[in-house]
Amino acid sequence: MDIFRALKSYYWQDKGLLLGSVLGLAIATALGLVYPLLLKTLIDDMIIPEEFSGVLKLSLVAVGIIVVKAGFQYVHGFSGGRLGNRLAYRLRNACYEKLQQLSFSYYDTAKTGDLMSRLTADIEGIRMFIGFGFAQLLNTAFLLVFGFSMMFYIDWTITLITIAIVPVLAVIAIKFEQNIHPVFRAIRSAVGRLTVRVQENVTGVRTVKSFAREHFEIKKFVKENEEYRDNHLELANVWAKYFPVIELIANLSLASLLLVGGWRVINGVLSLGDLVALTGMLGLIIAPLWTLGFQINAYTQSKASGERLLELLNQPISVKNVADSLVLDEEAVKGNIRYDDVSFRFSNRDDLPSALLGFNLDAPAGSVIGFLGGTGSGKSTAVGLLMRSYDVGEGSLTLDGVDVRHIELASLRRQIAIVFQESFLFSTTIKENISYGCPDASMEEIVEAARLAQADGFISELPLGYDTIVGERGMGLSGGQKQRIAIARALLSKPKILILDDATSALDMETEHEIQTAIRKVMAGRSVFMIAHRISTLRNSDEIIVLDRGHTIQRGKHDKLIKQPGLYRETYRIQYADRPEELDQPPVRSDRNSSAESRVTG
Ligand SMILES: Nc1ncnc2c1ncn2[C@@H]1O[C@H](COP(=O)(O)OP(=O)(O)OP(=O)(O)O)[C@@H](O)[C@H]1O
Repeated sequence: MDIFRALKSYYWQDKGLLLGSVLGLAIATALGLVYPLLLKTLIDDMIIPEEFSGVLKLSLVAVGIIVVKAGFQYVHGFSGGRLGNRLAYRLRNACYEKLQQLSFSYYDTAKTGDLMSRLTADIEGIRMFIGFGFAQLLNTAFLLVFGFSMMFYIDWTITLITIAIVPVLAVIAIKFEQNIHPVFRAIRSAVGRLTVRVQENVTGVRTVKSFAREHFEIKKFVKENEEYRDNHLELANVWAKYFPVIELIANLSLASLLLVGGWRVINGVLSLGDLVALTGMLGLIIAPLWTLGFQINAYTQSKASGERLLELLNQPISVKNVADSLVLDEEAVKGNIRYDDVSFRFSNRDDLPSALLGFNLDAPAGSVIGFLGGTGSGKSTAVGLLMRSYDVGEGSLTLDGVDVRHIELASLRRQIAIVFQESFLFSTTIKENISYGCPDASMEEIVEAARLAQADGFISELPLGYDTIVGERGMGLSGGQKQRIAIARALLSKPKILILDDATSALDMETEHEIQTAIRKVMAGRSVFMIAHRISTLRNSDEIIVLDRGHTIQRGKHDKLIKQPGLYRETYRIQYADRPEELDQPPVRSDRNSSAESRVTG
């Protein structure tokens, strides 16, 4: 019940509906118990003494009860339906909101398919139980109390004999619940894994096909599917074991009633009408007991779903606003960035050394900072810390002298635009993709941004131009086209700081050069952080930082670095093999003699 208590805030505001659902069903059930009493009256007071004058009145009472019962059943259905749907609506919104708040670190390990199944199947499980299952479970309890009280009133001896089944059934029901809960939990996780498998396969279909790994993928899927099937077989086993036992015990009590009741009628201790009424009532009590297994099922299933939802909802947020965090005044932000002895290690990778070590940088507003280094050398980590993808471990990182951890997240990120190497596009129009960060931008502004990003040309050639809907994640566009749309999106927001994380890698040199020129114009007086593997992209930077395994191994301007032995000069030598003139000047020894001289970036 702890799970449902923890979820209380999502349904308790509709306690009126919860009450309507529970009471509606309870009253309808109580009215159902009146039928056997009417039958008793018919037999004992009308048929046996041959007093037929009251039959019409009795039928009218029966009709009246049917109508009122139908009314209460409607109240149960209406309230339960509304309650369940409102709860599901709130839970879906809360989970989605939580997904927006969770930090980058959560998504480093989260699986999309698993999250999808939490937001769909798990919420559905809770909806059904809180809306209907809970009332039905309570109803079974009501039925036991009302039903046995009435039976007790008619003949307490018989009732005591038949009531003996209840504790036996309760013990079996509890055992059943204990056995079936882990199976349901396994089923929920198996559904999550299956969804992940399908989602990853569809997302990575090009890679799968290009490596002709369809059979391998099918094999992987079949394995997950087998697990899912086995979980269901296990479920069927548990069911098969318990269901007949529950039914047998329930029927034994009916048989004992017939035996003892029949004996008492023959001996004239009990009237025939009473026996019929008792049999009818026991039948009404036993019916939901037969479905007790289903009800417990719904309960355990939704408990497992609730656990999964709470796990998501209670997930700690690693990067969040501190109390009294500073909301930046956008007009006043200058864009001076300073890293002081910053070190950072990914918390989910304790096996790895720090991704960044003792990193220092003083970038006054308007500077263009270039980053070069082999894969995994810490370039993305260094720039990511600026927008608080993760919070710095040691040292400090300030924007205009304020530690970024003290700046309100949203207002910090509004100053920064980042373009990743993998440009993500939403499956909507190109126009909406470009204006994603500035939904109020005019069409002129959108076209201007696209022009600066050298994207206007190819967009205009598309039959629907800016209204072209791009496929999921930009399918249907080339890598370079996607990058240009992503650059346009970043430029449109006129950020104080622009981060290009290998964002022009898919462009030809000429297009890249034109974009660079445009960026310099647009970003005049604002800072640009540029990660690249091409010297041509970096050479005009105010400062170039060369990283190797988290350490800064070289720094300076192009003209200086080109003369030092080291990774930068080596990279230049390879990329400009046909133009060695700049290298002809005698090398200047750097104070950190690079061991990475022979290591070349990708
Ligand atoms: N989200 C993450 N979780 C755990 N470790 C990570 C994560 N991102 C990067 N790393 C690790 O941190 C180190 C630095 O990675 P980073 O992405 O900063 O390198 P990079 O220089 O940008 O590489 P590339 O040029 O390949 O993009 C690497 O060892 C990498 O494996």
